[in-house]
Amino acid sequence: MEATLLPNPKDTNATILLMGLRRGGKSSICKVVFHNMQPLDTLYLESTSKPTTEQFSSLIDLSVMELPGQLNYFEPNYDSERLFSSIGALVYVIDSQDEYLNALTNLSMIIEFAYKVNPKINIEVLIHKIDGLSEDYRMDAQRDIMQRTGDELLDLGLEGVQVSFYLTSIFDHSIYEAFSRIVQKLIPELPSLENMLDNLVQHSSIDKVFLFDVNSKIYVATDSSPVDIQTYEVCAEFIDITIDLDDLYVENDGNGENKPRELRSVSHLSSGSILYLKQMIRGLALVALIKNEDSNDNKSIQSSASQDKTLTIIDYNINLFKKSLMRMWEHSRFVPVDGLNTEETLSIGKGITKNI
Ligand SMILES: Nc1nc2c(ncn2[C@@H]2O[C@H](COP(=O)(O)OP(=O)(O)OP(=O)(O)O)[C@@H](O)[C@H]2O)c(=O)[nH]1
Repeated sequence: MEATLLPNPKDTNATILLMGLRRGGKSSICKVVFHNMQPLDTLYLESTSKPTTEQFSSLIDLSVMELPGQLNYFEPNYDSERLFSSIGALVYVIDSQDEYLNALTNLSMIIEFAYKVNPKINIEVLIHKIDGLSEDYRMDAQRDIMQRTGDELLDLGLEGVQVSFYLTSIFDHSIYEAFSRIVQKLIPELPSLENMLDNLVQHSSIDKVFLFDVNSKIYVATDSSPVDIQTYEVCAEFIDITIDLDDLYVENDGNGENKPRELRSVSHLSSGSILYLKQMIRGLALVALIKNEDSNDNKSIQSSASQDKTLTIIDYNINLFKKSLMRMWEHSRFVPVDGLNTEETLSIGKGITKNI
């Protein structure tokens, strides 16, 4: 029997494989993150019966491949070995509102197989649908899932495998935060990008800066200061506002044709801080929150003069950043990231790490 039923991930693409039991939320995640579907509309999604692939072109070309929970990939007619050997990340979705012991057994079996075929694979677990759980119960569920996964992997002799856990829901920004971290691990240029963003922050009175993929609102890089979810939300929403306003004021060259132009937007918040957006390359936008240096100063003329000066410096520095990004992109070629998974740890999303 020919074993070709699974899609073949393109060699040049970083592929994320989305797996999990039925009704866990895989299709909903894809629809919300990559197709801007409203979370409530996912209630009516039908169960997926065939593997599906989303192409997602950003700084790197990504494929997100969803494998329906109802199929058994370890039957001989699925060429799972070829599939697992070529993917960058395995994302396993666990429904935290449901009984999850079967999911954990399934997860361990998949990790065992995936790790054997591809020891460089990043293994990411989404403890999903946490919107229905109280704060305490979320923490308990996370602790329990991590503990049980760790125990199962130890039993299988896989103590060297690193697994990252994220608490997620499609009803808030946690799913974007998780996907951002997952995608970032697949970008070989990430350390250089972060360095460049740190440099920008240091020289431009910027509080926080994100390099966003405009369509999905995944951030492919940020500076090294911690991500505060409210800042992320404000910056992500600023992209939508900017695009909506830009659609209203599209320039017309007189022949009825729209001129392509570089998007730049600045918004002064009531706190005195400034939101700044500038279009970059390959569907990316840089969004920065600029701190208010004159917060105690009532002299608005002086304040606006100093803000103008700050913006001039920021414009200059961000143009330099964009040029560096273009150069980096011209010289880069996607190469799968070398395995990060050498420590005996379970690292939880948001930077907590637990030894097993
Ligand atoms: N409360 C809550 N419900 C969710 C969330 N994500 C998905 N759901 C719901 O979970 C149900 C199943 O979602 P699907 O996306 O179809 O699940 P799936 O994993 O693709 O299922 P299969 O196609 O059968 O493999 C839907 O009714 C979604 O609305 C979430 O974050 N919170």
